[in-house]
Amino acid sequence: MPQSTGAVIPPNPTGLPFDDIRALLARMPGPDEASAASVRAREAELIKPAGALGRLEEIAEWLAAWQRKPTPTVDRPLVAIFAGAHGVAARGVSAYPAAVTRQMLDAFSSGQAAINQICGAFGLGLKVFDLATEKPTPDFTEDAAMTEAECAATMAYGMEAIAGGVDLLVVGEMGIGNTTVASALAAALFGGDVADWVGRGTGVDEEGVARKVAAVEAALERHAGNLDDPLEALRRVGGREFAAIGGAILAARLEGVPVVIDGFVATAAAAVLHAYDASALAHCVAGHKSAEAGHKRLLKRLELKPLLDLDMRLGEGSGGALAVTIVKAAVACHTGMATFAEAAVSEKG
Ligand SMILES: O=C(O)c1ccc[n+]([C@@H]2O[C@H](COP(=O)([O-])O)[C@@H](O)[C@H]2O)c1
Ligand SMILES: Cc1cc2nc[nH]c2cc1C
Repeated sequence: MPQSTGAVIPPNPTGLPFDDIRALLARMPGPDEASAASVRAREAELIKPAGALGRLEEIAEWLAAWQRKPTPTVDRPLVAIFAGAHGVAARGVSAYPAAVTRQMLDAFSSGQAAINQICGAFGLGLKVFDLATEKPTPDFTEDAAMTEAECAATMAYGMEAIAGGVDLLVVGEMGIGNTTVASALAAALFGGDVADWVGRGTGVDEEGVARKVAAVEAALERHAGNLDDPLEALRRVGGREFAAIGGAILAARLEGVPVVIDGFVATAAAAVLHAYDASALAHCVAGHKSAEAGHKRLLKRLELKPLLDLDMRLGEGSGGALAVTIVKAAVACHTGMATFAEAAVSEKG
């Protein structure tokens, strides 16, 4: 274990802002069973062997259940990229300089990034949320990343992602150093060996991995005894994009918007809600399995089965955005296929 020089930071005395978040978490609706049943009934009539569309059938049913309507749609899909800056990036935990985060925000604005191409190719909306990237959060090995007020306010800002009639939300992120933050959160929430939650991120070498492990261990030590509450873990060893993603997923649940989660980082943010309430991610699907070590473990822990596995490790919502194509295909088949009766195709003998 690395040596920590300072004392354990005491709990935040300002109790109020998280109470508002907790109140929302306490009133998360369940799925609309009638809409799900309606999809199941129609699936049974469509011209295909029963169950032959596999997960596409499950997706159509899941979408209807959480959109709370019998005929699901993917007419207004949106990719939300939440960008944060992290004090821990100064510890040599990324293969790229911290300045890349703001440079990539410019690239997103001018349509130069991978996510712009994917959104353009498949007609997905894209919104980028700059979460005060000019002011990195404190290095979490030394201090809490956020105050309670800041963390709650950032969650509230993330809720904006579903404004304007979105019917499917992809949560993605950008933030140099944030795979270290994701590993710290995962280790705080689920325990286990720190090394099992740490991977190469943007491509660090063995020494980089060792620095990441050391940073996570130092953070866990610094905040020891104060990580049992998932929201406390989020504000101490998380970061702004993690808080905003949590808020976006929660708002989506409340407003009937299903969610596609992108890679390791976005999944670690989602894990905070899951640790708070194991049913909190029922309206979410994992878009893909990232090549980042730890993502597979995290997905398993959250009982999420990724739609794609393309060895991607980019972030910026890219794997989630690609998975929307599968969801769109599920809806197209469900709504556009003929029934056995309509097409005069013989049913099972
Ligand atoms: O989410 C993932 O699966 C993922 C895996 C590797 C890298 N990333 C992206 O790369 C950045 C973080 O990597 P790093 O090495 O700076 O911690 C951040 O901008 C993420 O979007 C994302
Ligand atoms: C160039 C670059 C682009 C990214 N997009 C998401 N994370 C990223 C990290 C880097 C380094």
